Amino acid sequence: RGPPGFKYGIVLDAGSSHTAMFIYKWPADKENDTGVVSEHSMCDVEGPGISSYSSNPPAAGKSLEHCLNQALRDVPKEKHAVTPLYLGATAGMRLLNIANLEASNAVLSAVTAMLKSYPFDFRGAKILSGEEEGVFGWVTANYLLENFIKRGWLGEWIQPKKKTLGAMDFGGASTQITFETRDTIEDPRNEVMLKLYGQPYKVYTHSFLCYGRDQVLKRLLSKLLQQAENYQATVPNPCWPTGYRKSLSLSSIYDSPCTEKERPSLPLNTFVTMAGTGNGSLCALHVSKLFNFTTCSFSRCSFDGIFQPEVSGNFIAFSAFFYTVDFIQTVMERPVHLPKDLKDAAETICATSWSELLQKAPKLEKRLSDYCATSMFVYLLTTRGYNFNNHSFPNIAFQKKAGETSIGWALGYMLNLTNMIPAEKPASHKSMLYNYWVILILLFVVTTLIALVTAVYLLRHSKSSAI
Ligand SMILES: Nc1ccn([C@@H]2O[C@H](COP(=O)(O)OP(=O)(O)O)[C@@H](O)[C@H]2O)c(=O)n1
Ligand SMILES: [Ca+2]
Repeated sequence: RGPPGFKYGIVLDAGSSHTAMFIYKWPADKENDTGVVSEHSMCDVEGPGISSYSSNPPAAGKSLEHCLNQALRDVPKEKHAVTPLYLGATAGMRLLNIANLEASNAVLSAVTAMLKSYPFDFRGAKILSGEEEGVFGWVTANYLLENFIKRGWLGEWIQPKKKTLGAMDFGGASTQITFETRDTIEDPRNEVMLKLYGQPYKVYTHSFLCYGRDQVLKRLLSKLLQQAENYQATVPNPCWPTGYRKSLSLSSIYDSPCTEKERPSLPLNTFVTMAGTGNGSLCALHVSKLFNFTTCSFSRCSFDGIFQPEVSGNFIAFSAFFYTVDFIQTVMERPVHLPKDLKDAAETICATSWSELLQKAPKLEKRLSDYCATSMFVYLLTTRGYNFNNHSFPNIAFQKKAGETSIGWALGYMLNLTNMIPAEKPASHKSMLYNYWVILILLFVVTTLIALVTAVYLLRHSKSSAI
């Protein structure tokens, strides 16, 4: 028999804005270790997220073909049949499920049919709950950083004294915050008790639907339109840079359950023109209207009446949190340490004209006009929403990867469904044996050394006494 080799697993992350396929790999003989699963390869699906195919579901299935064909090449042929394949859809499909249940089922059936036609071990396509999305992101980050359990150098299991890392995910249609806490979780809907490797964890999690980047932008446009009296005239947008103007159809703003209650009584094929005025403080005012900071029936809340204990420990902020802060750091060349840095950077972006922004980052044209609003939103969400302050804000690492592996819910989802994270501490028979061998060898070496030293000493002693 040859060496045990590798095992593989595939997860399709069907996000609201796009689908990504991740292929994971791990040594077959180390299933229950931590940090051993890594990203073997990935693939970005061309086109929008699967929820955008509501009027043509088969096309959602078709869109996955290119990446699935890549998976056929990336996973060794003899492993295809034993490679689990999952598809998890997030807030885009959660919204479609609310807006049009039939369309959402049709899209899920179409992707299921496509995935079934491949030789992998297909184990289902489903919509994750916001809670699952938050918790699996937290599991991924802490698994990769080996915060749950670790093998010592003798092969024994060590429960690290390290604290776990909180996780913040900013998607296109929802945003999640998840962290371990010792405080009472006043709303049971936000509490998840986990037992991983024999260790219990009390985790707080909440997913805010309609607080993902793209839905926030739609909600903001809707708020600005509410202000405007006349749709025929150009509507000012303080969150867009000066020199930027665009004509928008009402349908592009009001096609979502996140804005439908604010829908004006005009036909959805009406077009309005908006022009940027690049006014940071006015933009902040409008963005802050997207949150409800006043009502709370618990001892404390983040916003919208949602309970949240005080944030504690270090955090990792990935997906659009990372993209936003990365833009501030690399394009605007500004550091982000304190909340004030983020606020100042957002204001600077808002005050930068369209031509100047284009000059700085021509490749990012598609999203360039939205960084002012997005940065302002991230500032308000983290400070007034989640209540990070000067002391706790620097504990947030804005990062999209740990080593070579992307941070997101996908890995944690697969680890859970393949039972790779046991509830109990794994038995360490093999490693104990290994342990004893090391001790025995050490004893042998030490005894030999002592014997040698004594022999040399005695020899010298007898020589010197002979003279
Ligand atoms: N380079 C990039 C890539 C994605 N993004 C945004 O990141 C978000 C990713 O959301 P997603 O597709 O995972 O959506 P969810 O289903 O997780 O809510 C979208 O708003 C993208 O536009 C970005 O800001 N910069
Ligand atoms: Ca996502």
